[in-house]
Amino acid sequence: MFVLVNLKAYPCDHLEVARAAADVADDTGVRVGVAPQAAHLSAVADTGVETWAQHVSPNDYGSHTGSTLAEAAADAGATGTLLNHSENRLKLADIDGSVQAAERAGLETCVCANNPAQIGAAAALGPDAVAVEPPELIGTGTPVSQADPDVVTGAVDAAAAVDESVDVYCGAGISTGDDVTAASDLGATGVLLASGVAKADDPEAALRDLVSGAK
Ligand SMILES: O=C(CO)COP(=O)(O)O
Repeated sequence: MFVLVNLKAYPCDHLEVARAAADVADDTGVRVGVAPQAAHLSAVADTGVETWAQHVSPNDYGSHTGSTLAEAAADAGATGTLLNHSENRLKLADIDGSVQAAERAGLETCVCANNPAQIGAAAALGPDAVAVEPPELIGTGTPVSQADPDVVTGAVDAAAAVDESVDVYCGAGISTGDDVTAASDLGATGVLLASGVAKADDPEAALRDLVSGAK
């Protein structure tokens, strides 16, 4: 299982989380990634943890003020990027463009989506992974694997029907090792989470609990 921690714009200590995630991954052999703010990519990557961007633009080099260029994210040490997160939805053409931009820059891609139908559409764009996250469960602490297991199995089936090589992650409310085990039992090969680590009093303890459920 891949445990990917999205720090969003939470006021957490990104370096504390990054160092903890690097240690937990080293100690356990479980794949753990951290997706910080774009301005923190380089500092997070310097800790040695697998580092993901939260978004990259569909643009190539050029006159695109305010864009997050895929090449710049890769130069800063990112090895992957989320796209189309529920809090940063994109037009279909821009998701496609961002997947291509990320691939051009050598970044792994994970396209987020609300439900199995959108997961099928996202998988058709050829990312490395898709992540199903019901928006109504995000930040609630109620795990999608418990509250809405059908959305996870539906996403696994929808992605497989389009392209069996696309990994399927799930997210929303994931915060414990039991949640990670449940996600794995439903067919997900990774989890995407935020508040369970970013808002934890002890992020390292939260991460150790999470990876204890990884298979
Ligand atoms: O949006 C999410 C991860 O990208 C999920 O957020 P929570 O883990 O806070 O529910």
